[in-house]
Amino acid sequence: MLTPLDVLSVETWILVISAIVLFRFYIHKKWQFFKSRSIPYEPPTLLGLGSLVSFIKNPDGIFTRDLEFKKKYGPIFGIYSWLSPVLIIGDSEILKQIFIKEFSTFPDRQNQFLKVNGKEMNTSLLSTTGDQWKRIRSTLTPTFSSSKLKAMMGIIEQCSDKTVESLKMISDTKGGRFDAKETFGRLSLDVICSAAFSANVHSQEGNETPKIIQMAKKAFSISFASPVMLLLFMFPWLETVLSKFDWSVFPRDMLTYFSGLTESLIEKRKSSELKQRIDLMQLMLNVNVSEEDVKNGATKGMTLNEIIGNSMIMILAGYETTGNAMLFLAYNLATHKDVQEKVQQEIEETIKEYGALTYDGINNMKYLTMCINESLRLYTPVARNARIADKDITINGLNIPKGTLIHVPVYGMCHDVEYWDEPFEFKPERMEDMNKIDPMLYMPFGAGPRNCIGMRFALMEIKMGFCKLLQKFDLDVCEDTPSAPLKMLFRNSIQAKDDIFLKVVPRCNK
Ligand code: HEM
Repeated sequence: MLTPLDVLSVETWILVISAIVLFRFYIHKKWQFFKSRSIPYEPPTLLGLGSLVSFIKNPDGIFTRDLEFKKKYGPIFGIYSWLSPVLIIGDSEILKQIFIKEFSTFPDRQNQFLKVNGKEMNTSLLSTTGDQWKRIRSTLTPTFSSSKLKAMMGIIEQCSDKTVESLKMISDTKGGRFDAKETFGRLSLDVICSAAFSANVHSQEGNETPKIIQMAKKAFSISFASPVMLLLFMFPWLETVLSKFDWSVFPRDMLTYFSGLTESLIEKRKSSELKQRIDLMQLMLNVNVSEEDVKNGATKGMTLNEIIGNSMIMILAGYETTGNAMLFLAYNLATHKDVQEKVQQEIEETIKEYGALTYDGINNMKYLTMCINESLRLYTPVARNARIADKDITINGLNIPKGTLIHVPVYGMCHDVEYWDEPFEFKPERMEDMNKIDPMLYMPFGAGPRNCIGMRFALMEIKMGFCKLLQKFDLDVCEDTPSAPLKMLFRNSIQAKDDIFLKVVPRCNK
């Protein structure tokens, strides 16, 4: 019979056992982070690789897990992503410090997955940190000022008119039943491309799904459940290695398509009369600086690669989140007819008061705003937000060392019965007085200086879209519309699991 000593020598066995003991000791030490700070935590296990495996295996579990954890551990607790601690904070006072007062200590969202988005998108606002982020953010911020948004109103109105036209055709020929995910996705892409880049991408034309929509969908279908993702979560340094080969979590054909599209938009712009347009693309081109200028410390302006990367992120961020927000609002209104009627009444009163759908009129629509806010709470487009500590800090007695990753359970906080009565019900009335809503417990667009740069653009687009739609149609459910609450998927945004078909009924038929 074979004995252990026949396989390896005594010295080798001593070495192997010592290595295992040392490794176990190292892990044990790493997993003392929360215990040593008396912070409750989900006990990590070796084969669960901390708490990572359950997340990778079932990302959709995030919707229930954050609520269960809060019940078990309270608003501040920890989990381990393999050896790295992730501090989950749902405490309003501490979040206020992190997002606003101590922003200089928490300027970035995370330190992982920043360099594996393809060489162009690695330079986008979502991925950049430090001085590069500051320079790009301050360059892009003026694009979303009130005067610029006002100037974009007409374009957004035209795109919304196209949606109404295509719904009218569906109503005339197909009984009004339409795929709401597809319709609002096409609208949001048309709006962002037309308003920000003066580009007609034909996303609302034809029955076939246009290539641009197919490609945009690819960007949001990436799954966390892959071996490479697991390795990246476990060994963050791998990112630097993979980025050397320009490896990306996004499909290569999607990156090539969008970088080609933005490059061609830039080329067209350089040689055409569109130079007069004051849109996002022109603002970026007006402040185009060289790599050399950046190396020499330029504090404003963007390089050509940054212009391409940020154009891509605006198109993608504008498409998915806003399209989904409109889809869920349409669903909520179709399933709450009394609320829908009140919105329609408000639209009529606004048009009477302002003479048309003006920027000020739309912004002053209180009830529609309440419905949007409530819909964003119920189907929170970004389920978790994050910040990372840039230096050691203690907030309200909570010691947070440099490098600690903080996660904010945005979806969990929006569905916590401690803060919301019947949290899974659609009740716009609870959003009547936003001064009574804690902005840290309800942050669909994030908070502080690094919040969503496109927030006001998105809200204007949703309002205009629904004003146009509800002027002409009632929204209704069809036989196969799923019942509430909708089942959700957690990818790199939240998405409805099932197709959502709704029905438009022309209002003149009433
Ligand atoms: C309903 C629609 C939208 C929702 C719910 C949403 C939500 C968010 C959230 C939660 C963040 C993170 C903020 C933080 O860390 O505090 C974010 C960031 C961002 N969003 Fe949006 N967003 C929407 C629409 C848009 C649109 C239309 C655009 C582009 C025109 C856009 C562009 C961005 C960009 C570039 C960032 C990164 C900002 C930075 O790091 O400086 N978003 N968004």
